Amino acid sequence: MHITLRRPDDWHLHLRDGAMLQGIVPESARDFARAIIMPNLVPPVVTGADAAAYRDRIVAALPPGADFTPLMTLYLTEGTDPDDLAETARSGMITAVKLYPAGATTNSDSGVRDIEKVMPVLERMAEVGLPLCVHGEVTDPEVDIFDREAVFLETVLDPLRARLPELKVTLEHVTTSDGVDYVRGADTNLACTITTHHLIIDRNHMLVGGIRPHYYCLPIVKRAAHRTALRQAATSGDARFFLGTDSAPHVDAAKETGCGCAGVFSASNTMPLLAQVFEQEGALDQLEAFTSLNGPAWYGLAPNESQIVLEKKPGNFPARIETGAGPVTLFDPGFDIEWRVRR
Ligand SMILES: NC(=O)N[C@@H](CC(=O)O)C(=O)O
Ligand SMILES: [Zn+2]
Ligand SMILES: [Zn+2]
Repeated sequence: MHITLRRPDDWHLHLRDGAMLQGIVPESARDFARAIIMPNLVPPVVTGADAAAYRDRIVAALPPGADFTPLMTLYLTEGTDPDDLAETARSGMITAVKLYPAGATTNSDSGVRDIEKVMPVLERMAEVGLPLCVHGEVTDPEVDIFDREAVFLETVLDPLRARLPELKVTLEHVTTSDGVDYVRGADTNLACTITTHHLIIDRNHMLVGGIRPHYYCLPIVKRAAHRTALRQAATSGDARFFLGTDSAPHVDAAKETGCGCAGVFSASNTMPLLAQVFEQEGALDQLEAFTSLNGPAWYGLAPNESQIVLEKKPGNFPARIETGAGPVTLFDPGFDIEWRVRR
């Protein structure tokens, strides 16, 4: 059995920088044609010049003959200037701007503490039609880590959208039924990405029988009922749901330690895993919409012309890949992978 799809895109990806970049870029370029590149480097990608330089480093790390276009983003800070941003958007250098609530996740210290301070920027973005990608979790220490997405929707995102309905918002890596319901309930200007791993694991996989640091990511994996809601959304064909792997490599030494980093590295095996998930859901016919059609439509881009073939044959992936920064463990779904991409 095999299925043919338009070549997929990844609408939320971390490629890192420096010694790691070279090892990581080919893992996405193999299957994906384009990806929205997250700007949470240290220091973050905040100006058009930063984005241009980072894009050049990514392109330089591509294997010969690779066909992969990085779609750049800027990291929104309380110091971002609306005019500079509008100018960068006009130049075509960026596809979106990323909002990290300060302290919410990996390398988010330069993020936004007070949304009021960035309202002029958001208003300008709404005017020029530049989408805002959002890490949707509150950082209030009083709020339980499993509730941070739901509380964000109610206390931050909903008020923001009520105030600025013209702003186009991508809710990134949605992990709860609350998030799915919120997106379904919006008439316009809201869509969301879903990761591969949140369709496969729940918090039991992370915590029962021993703590598995390679399943630790943010937003944290939730109870099984939320995973079910995510699977329904991803396989529904609803154009507001599409793939953003949030593939977020950290070297093993930074994961397997007393205080491990958040992030799951899934770029290499995402497409075979998604074929398996969609097959389990009886929805292989919806896979192309999720990976290759809904995302471009949302971002106003044409779908890719080229195709990939997924065949139902056991796939083989290494447990980890080597990078210049050290080994990085690949997402292990906990079952045998039954599909592979035809090369
Ligand atoms: N998802 C994660 O767990 N980590 C991401 C940051 C993010 O997307 O929140 C990272 O950069 O490592
Ligand atoms: Zn995030
Ligand atoms: Zn991310």
